[in-house]
Amino acid sequence: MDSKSVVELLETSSEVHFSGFHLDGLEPRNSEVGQPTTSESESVYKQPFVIGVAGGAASGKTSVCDMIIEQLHDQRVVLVNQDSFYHNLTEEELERVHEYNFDHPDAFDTEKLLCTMDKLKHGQAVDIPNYDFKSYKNNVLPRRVNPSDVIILEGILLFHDPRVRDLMNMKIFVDTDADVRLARRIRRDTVEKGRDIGSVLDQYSKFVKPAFDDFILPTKKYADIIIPRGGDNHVAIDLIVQHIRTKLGQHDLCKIYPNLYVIHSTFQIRGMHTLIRDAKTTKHDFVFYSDRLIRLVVEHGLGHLPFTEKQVITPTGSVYTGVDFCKRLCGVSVIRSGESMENALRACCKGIKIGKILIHREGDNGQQLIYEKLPKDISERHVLLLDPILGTGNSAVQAISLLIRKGVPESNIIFLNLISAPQGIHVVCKSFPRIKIVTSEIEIGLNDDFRVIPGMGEFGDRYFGTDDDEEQQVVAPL
Ligand SMILES: Nc1nc2c(ncn2[C@@H]2O[C@H](COP(=O)(O)OP(=O)(O)OP(=O)(O)O)[C@@H](O)[C@H]2O)c(=O)[nH]1
Ligand SMILES: O=P(O)(O)OC[C@H]1O[C@H](OP(=O)(O)OP(=O)(O)O)[C@H](O)[C@@H]1O
Ligand SMILES: O=c1cc[nH]c(=O)[nH]1
Repeated sequence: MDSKSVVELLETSSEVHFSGFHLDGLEPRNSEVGQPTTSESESVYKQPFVIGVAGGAASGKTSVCDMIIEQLHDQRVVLVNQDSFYHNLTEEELERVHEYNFDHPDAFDTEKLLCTMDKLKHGQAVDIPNYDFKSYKNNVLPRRVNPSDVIILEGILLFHDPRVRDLMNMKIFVDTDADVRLARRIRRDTVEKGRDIGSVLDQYSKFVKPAFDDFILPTKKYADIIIPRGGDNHVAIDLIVQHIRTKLGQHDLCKIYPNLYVIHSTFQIRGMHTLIRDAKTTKHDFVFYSDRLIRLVVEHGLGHLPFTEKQVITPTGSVYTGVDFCKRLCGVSVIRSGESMENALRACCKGIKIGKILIHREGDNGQQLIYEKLPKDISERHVLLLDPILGTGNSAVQAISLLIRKGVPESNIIFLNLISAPQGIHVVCKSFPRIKIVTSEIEIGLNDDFRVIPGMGEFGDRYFGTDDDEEQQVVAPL
């Protein structure tokens, strides 16, 4: 499958709008993806990843946001400040502005913030008020903000209202010592805003410090991540950006395709992936860790089979209400790499029938099916299709088409694999929207040779020991 045909498949889609979706080397059809029309965007716009950054005034929230934005330069990121949602001051309040508490939750128009966020989350462009700190009014021209992949919400009291907290996929609290915050505030307000130090200290002791203690600090417990020293903490920022990137990759595709399942990642799983991706890993270790990961994928896949309720009597004489495994199953492996998954399936499902499909690759663009051996009654079974790599999606489409020709209902097929390239996912999910895909990691894309990147090289060669490198390793010492 070349890149053009992937684009064609996407473009002919009437169900899913790929606005802003970044395919490797493929531009979205509409170059003005930032401004979809309201009607098309409302129902199908992919949900942005929302990051909340809270913390005391002058704690360094702005630097944290700037650094995240800088590192996510290849994503569409928009920053929304809680400051933009300060209430306009009335004439009466203006007259006694020094008594106005800008650090109290009531100083903000939270309803307006919620409404703005709701629109952005549904793919609509919004006008964000520009609050003027001199006139204490949002009477300056508003800022037009287009829907984005990532929205960063920044402000002192963002974690105060549970409805605002609920908007966030990730909550960061910038935790900077009070003396550092005060020093920064004095410098900023005297140098940048021309205030005298007396009034800055007055405002600090009267409003800023009490509000921090009463309203801001108590929201620290809602944070997923607490960053000490704010923008100076480069390690924390790097880790956060790494996490956001992982989330963005998976979150997008899984939201578009509800039948795509990525097994829950843990450091254990990441560790195994690190080993099998490493070009220096020996064949023995490659097989060992691939087998462990395959077993996890198989177990997860079995969890998607239908079940019937079943009651049993336990040795204590009590009733346990559980479920009965789905009975009519079979595995189908795509030769040869798919055969590496057969043992895991046999270990989980005693005596399971396993069929085979061989797809011969002719050049890089065409593939030809040359062999199949499948159970005769396959159309009455749930099929676990086994192939560790989903690249362009060519092999998978051929294998699935064959199963469907044999009478297997699309919804009875679960495709199990170790790694999937986004291109292959698009092709398979668009061609067969009812099949389920279970994978352990989604990749960045494909290279010019249609190999998965970062990938793990030629899986079959590494697993079965037929790669040149292994031969050289054996031959060299002789
Ligand atoms: N004096 C005065 N202070 C205001 C006004 N509006 C907001 N503030 C102050 O602005 C602060 C909120 O902004 P900060 O969180 O410090 O702004 P920031 O620049 O994003 O902070 P960091 O990036 O963390 O340094 C509150 O402590 C308010 O007291 C105003 O009209 N007058
Ligand atoms: O999505 P695609 O672009 O079609 O690529 C995926 C196919 O490539 C691999 O097999 P390969 O042709 O390397 O053969 P092998 O299993 O015999 O090593 C893999 O096992 C898939 O069958
Ligand atoms: O990257 C790839 C693509 C197809 N098959 C593999 O084994 N690896």
